[in-house]
Amino acid sequence: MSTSKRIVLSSDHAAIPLRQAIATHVAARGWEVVDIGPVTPESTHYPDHGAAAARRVASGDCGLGIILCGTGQGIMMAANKIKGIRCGVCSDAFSARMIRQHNDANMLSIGARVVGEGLALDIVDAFLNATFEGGRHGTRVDMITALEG
Ligand SMILES: O=C[C@H](O)[C@H](O)[C@H](O)COP(=O)(O)O
Repeated sequence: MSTSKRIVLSSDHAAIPLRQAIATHVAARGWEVVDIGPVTPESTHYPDHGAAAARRVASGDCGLGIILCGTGQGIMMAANKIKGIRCGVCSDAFSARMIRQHNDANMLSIGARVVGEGLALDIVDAFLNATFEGGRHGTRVDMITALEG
């Protein structure tokens, strides 16, 4: 399977059951899931998990990534520190679609203490089913990349 159809999943302790539900859901849709944990519920640190997942995407090992923490915010901030990563937090399907269509996001972040499983799976589907539109949006994404230095 090509790396573009491989997706990395990670979370902190606040989102393990939802991450596992997303893993099952995504695998059923034909994606090769690379779930890098954690598996046990001890308190952990979201920057480690966000960066680890982001490095899988930035290196090209995985085409996309989905990360989760309590709000989705902290782990998103960590992931976006890795060069080449464009990650947005989404609590609705419209935003999840748009971060791919307009922003060419390569990672999605979800807050497990914010959205329930049903909505989270809709958000995931919207993200995975959308494609980048390019054109004027490409110009703007290139401008984001230029800010990385
Ligand atoms: O942005 C941070 C995340 O929401 C974390 O999941 C959260 O801060 C963890 O909180 P706690 O250690 O109280 O479970």
